[in-house]
Amino acid sequence: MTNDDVLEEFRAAGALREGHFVLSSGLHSPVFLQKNLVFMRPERCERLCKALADKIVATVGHVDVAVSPAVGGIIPGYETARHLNVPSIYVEREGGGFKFRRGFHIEPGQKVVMVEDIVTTGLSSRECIQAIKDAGGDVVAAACIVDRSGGKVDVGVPLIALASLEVPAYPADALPPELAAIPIEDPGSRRLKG
Ligand SMILES: O=P(O)(O)OC[C@H]1O[C@H](OP(=O)(O)OP(=O)(O)O)[C@H](O)[C@@H]1O
Ligand SMILES: O=C(O)c1cc(=O)[nH]c(=O)[nH]1
Ligand SMILES: [Mg+2]
Repeated sequence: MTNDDVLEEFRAAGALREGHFVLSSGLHSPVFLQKNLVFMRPERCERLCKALADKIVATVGHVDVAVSPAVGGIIPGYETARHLNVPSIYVEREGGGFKFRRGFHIEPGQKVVMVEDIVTTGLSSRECIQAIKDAGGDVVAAACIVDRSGGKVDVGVPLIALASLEVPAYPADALPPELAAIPIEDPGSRRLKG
C-alpha cells in the first residue's frame, strides 16, 4: 500500500479531520487522524493491518507476539497480530505509565513487535517499548499505521510505518493565529479523568 492508498482509507472513512486538536503529546495541530472511524470498518482495518503485517515480516522476519498501547493501539495491534499469526496483548495506563494487566505477560526473551496506530512524537511508543523491556521482552521493531513525523522520530528500535506523513504540530505557546482562533478538541485518552 502506498501513502496515498492509506490516506484514501482515512479520507473515505471521514477520518481526516481539520480543526484545532490538542494531541497526546500536548502539541496542537490543525489535522487529526481519527483512526477509530477507520478501524470501525473491519474490511478497512484488515486491508491496512494485513499490509502492515507483510511489511513487518519483510523487515524483521518472525516475531513471537505483538504488544500495543491502549486505547488506540488495541484494534490495529490485534488485527496485525492476526495476519502475523501471533498472539496480541496490550498495555494500559495505570498511575501514568503503561502496565501489563488482565493476565497478559511476556515470556523472557520473546521477540516482540510493538504496534501503534499513529506516531507523532513517539512518546507513547517509547513508553510502551519501555514497559515491554521491563517485562523481559526483546523489542525487535515498532510498527504503526501512520507516522505523522515523516520518519523523523526515534523510538529506539526500527519504526516500520505503513504510511509516513509530515503534519504540522505546534507547542501551545507558538500557535499560528489562524489555529489559535479555532476552539480546541482533545480527542485522545491520555488526559481522560475517571
Ligand atoms: O507519538 P505520540 O506523540 O505519543 O502520539 C501518538 C499517540 O497518541 C494517541 O494516543 P492517545 O494517548 O491520544 O490515546 P488513545 O490511544 O486512546 O487514542 C495515539 O493512539 C498514539 O498512541
Ligand atoms: O498525536 C496524537 O495524539 C494523534 C494524532 C492523530 O492524528 N491521531 C491520533 O489518534 N492521535
Ligand atoms: Mg494511543
